[in-house]
Parts: sequence; C-alpha cells; structure tokens
Amino acid sequence: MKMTQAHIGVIGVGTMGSALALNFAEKGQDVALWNLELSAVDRLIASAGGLAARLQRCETLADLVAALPAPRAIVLMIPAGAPVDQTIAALRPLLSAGDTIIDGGNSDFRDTMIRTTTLEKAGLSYLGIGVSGGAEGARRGPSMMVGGTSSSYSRMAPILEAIAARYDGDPCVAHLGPDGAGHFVKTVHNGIEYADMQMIAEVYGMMRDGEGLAASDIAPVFRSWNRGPLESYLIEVTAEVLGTKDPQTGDDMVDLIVDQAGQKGTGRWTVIEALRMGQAVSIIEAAVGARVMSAQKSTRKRAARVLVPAGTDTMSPVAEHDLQSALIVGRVLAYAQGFEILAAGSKEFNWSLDFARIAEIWRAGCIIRSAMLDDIATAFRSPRPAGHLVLSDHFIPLLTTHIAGLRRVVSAAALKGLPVPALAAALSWFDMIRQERGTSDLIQAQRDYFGAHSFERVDADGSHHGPWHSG
Ligand SMILES: NC(=O)C1=CN([C@@H]2O[C@H](COP(=O)(O)OP(=O)(O)OC[C@H]3O[C@@H](n4cnc5c(N)ncnc54)[C@H](OP(=O)(O)O)[C@@H]3O)[C@@H](O)[C@H]2O)C=CC1
Ligand SMILES: O=C(CO)[C@H](O)[C@H](O)COP(=O)(O)O
Repeated sequence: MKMTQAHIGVIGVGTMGSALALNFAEKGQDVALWNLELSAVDRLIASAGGLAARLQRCETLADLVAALPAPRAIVLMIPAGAPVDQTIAALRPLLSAGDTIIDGGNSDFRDTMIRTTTLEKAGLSYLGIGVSGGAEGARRGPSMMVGGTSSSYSRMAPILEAIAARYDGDPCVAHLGPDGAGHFVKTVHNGIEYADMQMIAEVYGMMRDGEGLAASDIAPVFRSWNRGPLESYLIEVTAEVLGTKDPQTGDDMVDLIVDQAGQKGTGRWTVIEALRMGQAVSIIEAAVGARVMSAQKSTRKRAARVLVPAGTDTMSPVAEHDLQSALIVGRVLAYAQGFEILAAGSKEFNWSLDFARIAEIWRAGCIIRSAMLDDIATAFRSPRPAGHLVLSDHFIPLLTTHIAGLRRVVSAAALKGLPVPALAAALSWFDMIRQERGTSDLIQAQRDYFGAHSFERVDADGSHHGPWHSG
C-alpha cells in the first residue's frame, strides 16, 4: 500500500494507544499506526468515523517510519519492560538522527534514564512521558508528565499541549526534567492513586460490612461527597461503579466482582524508590500491601474460618460525616507522602522538580485529579514551614477540622474487626509527625545495648554509650 505522509506515528493501538491516536487525529494530525496484531489497527480505523481519514495502517515498522517525514515523532503505547526495549531495537536501524521516540507507557524511570542516554548518544531524541487519565483521558485530554531534553520537549510541546487536558485553559502537560523525571513523577502519581483507591475501598468496607449497607445505598453517599472537599475523579468513579447493576442478574455489579486486585508495578516501584531514598510512605505502602493480601484469597478463606475476631463491637454505628472526614485527612496525607517522595527524587537525581507545576498538571485529565490539587499548587507557591505540605496554612485548618473523624473511624474499625490499613497508617503518620518527643529514645538505647551504636544525649553534645553492661 502506498503511504501518504503522516505527522506522527503510534505503535501499539491497545486501550491507550488507540485513544491517543484518535486524540491526535482530532487535533489535525495524520497518524501512522502499527500494532503487533494488525487487526487491531483495522478495528480502530473501522470504528473511527470521520477521523478514519487521518489514520494510516502500516503493515510493518519500516512502513510506519516511511510514512513519516524526518524528523519523525513516534509514540510507543505498549507494556513496560522488554516490549519497549524490543521495539526500540527494531526501530533504531530505520530511524535518522533527530527523530524522536516517545515512550508513553508506564515505564520504570530507571529504564527511561538508560534508554535516554543510549539513544541521545546515537543522535536520536527520547522522551519518557507519564500519561494519566485512562482511556477516556487519552481520548479527550490526558495529563502528561514529560522527561527528556529541553530541545526534544520543545519540538513536541505544541502537539502535546494540543492533546492535553485543560484546567481553566492551562494545558495539563509539563516538561518536568531530564530523562526519567516524567516517568518518576507518573510512578509516584500512581502510588498516590493506589493510596486514594485503597482508602476509598476501606470506607466502602466500613459501610458494607460495618453498617450492612448495599452498594446501591452507598453510591449516593459517594455522589454527595463529590460535591464537597472530596470532589475528585476517583470519588465520582466510585459512585458510578457502586450504582451500577449487572445487566444479567440485576444485582449490584460490584458484588459480583472477585475481591482480588491486580497491579502492574507502579505502586510497588513507588514504595521501593521511597524506601531506597529513606522516605516513610506508610499509606502508599499499606495500599500496595492490601493489593498483595487481596490476591491471597485461599489463605483468607481459611483464616476467616479459624481466626476469631475477639472483642468486636458490631453495634455502634459510624457517622457518615466521620467517614468523609477520614477520607479528607487520608487524601491530604497521601498527597503529602507522594510529594515527599518527589522531593527526595528531585534531590537524589538533581532534577529541580517544580512541585507546584506538578500539582497544576494533575488538576485535570489524570486519575488523581481532585479539587484539593489547586490548593496544593497554591501551598507549594507559598511559604511552608519545614517545607512540608501538612504544615502549610491551607492544610493545617483542614486537618484540624477533620482529624477527629479519622480517629473515630480507625477506632471503630478496630473494634468492629474491619481492616483499614491505609487509613490507620494515615492516622499513625499524623500522630507521629505531631509528636515532639517520640519513642525512638528507646530504639537508640536498644541499638546501643546490643551493638554499641551510640546515641546523643538531650543534655550534652557528642555521642555517648549507656551504662548497660557495667553491672
Ligand atoms: N490502561 C490504562 O489506564 C493506562 C495504561 N498506561 C500504560 O500504557 C501502556 C499501554 O497500556 P494499555 O493500552 O492499557 O495496554 P493494552 O494491553 O490495551 O495494549 C497494549 C498494546 O501493546 C502491544 N504490545 C504488547 N506486547 C508488545 C510487544 N512485545 N511489542 C510491541 N507491542 C506490544 C499490544 O499489541 P497486541 O494488540 O498485538 O497485543 C497492544 O497494542 C502500558 O505501559 C500501560 O501501563 C498508562 C496510563 C493509563
Ligand atoms: O497508569 C494508570 C492509571 O494512572 C494505569 O491504569 C495503571 O495500569 C494503573 O496501575 P495498576 O494497573 O497497577 O493498578
């Protein structure tokens, strides 16, 4: 087939690639398409309506490259890891100096750092872009977190801005730093996403298992919360999901779904990177751990029969406004933990990440978009004692108002025998950060006792040992 010239190439027309291709086409771009299984391209073109004229089916990678005038821009929307390396290896001999490969998948930012160095040395440009918003976002306007050289970004900025979500006219895309910076920020975005989803699930569990409410009764509660400080995409999605019936049985759809959550890596990577950099991200860690435990269905089935929930209180109801407060505090703290990882990464990799801008490009298009992000952006543009989000003027009053609700929810969950690992982690984090004198004096004493690690004294300078072994 004779190829006409296209503006941009897309490799991988699965959920995200096909939606992005249509978004490009809608913004006036002719898109050359290639997919491992070519029938997926045919299906996309057949369903593209008026946009089909802007979509070109390419039989081979060589055809795709030939359809693009140099300097080319080719977007990969394929699974992270080996598929990206294999596709880059296949593309490289076909490309010319100055061409740009864009990895829009959820790649490990460390892989992106290596790929950028290798390809830039070979005269190619490479951008690692974290794309958020799911299929709908990719189609109508995603939030995009870009890593790469400034010159590579400048070339792509007009088209990226054209397809991005907009918040009050501001495109939700930014060049965040070199090589892996964009994928690092996307990974942490997903860590926050895990935490928010887990806390929402815990609150749903409190209503379902603690109060005996049906999903269809819980849906309106989330719908009403979406009109307050919790306004966000994930609360909106939750209300929609809980209100949906199974067309076959007429039952609440969520009740028919196996309670085992999948995960592709970004949540776990967030925790691994945080721990590597000495950061405490207890809420995100609890959320990843909860997905791991959700997969252990057969163990849970057995344990449910033999482990007794002694001392439980099934009578005392939990107030709806306390559940709302718990989510408000939990969300603030999950964002705060995420931004702490970003700050650590920025320092570790010398990226000078602009935290206010990151909050701004998360205000629309992405999965963790919420009303709170505008305030977070403002907080990052204002003085923050100790540099921490929870100590900013905006968040202190919010936390002060709602912390009692979180406290009551976590206590009630403990008494009812209901698991709330992420909310409990949020509460413990809050109580630790506000404890001027903690209990690590004892940890230091123990370390010195068994390992002569020494400690500092409150009443003298220098390092000291205890009198432990003197008697
Ligand atoms: N779904 C989502 O909400 C989001 C996903 N992402 C990321 O975007 C990327 C794509 O995800 P998504 O569209 O959901 O995934 P899909 O599974 O829907 O599509 C994957 C695409 O990659 C192709 N592919 C699979 N293996 C290879 C390979 N070895 N070489 C070349 N192509 C291959 C598939 O081709 P074939 O049709 O032949 O199998 C398909 O076109 C992933 O990195 C994902 O993590 C990012 C943000 C949101
Ligand atoms: O990036 C995303 C949303 O922002 C993807 O939906 C991603 O797949 C979510 O992660 P996981 O599959 O591990 O839940």
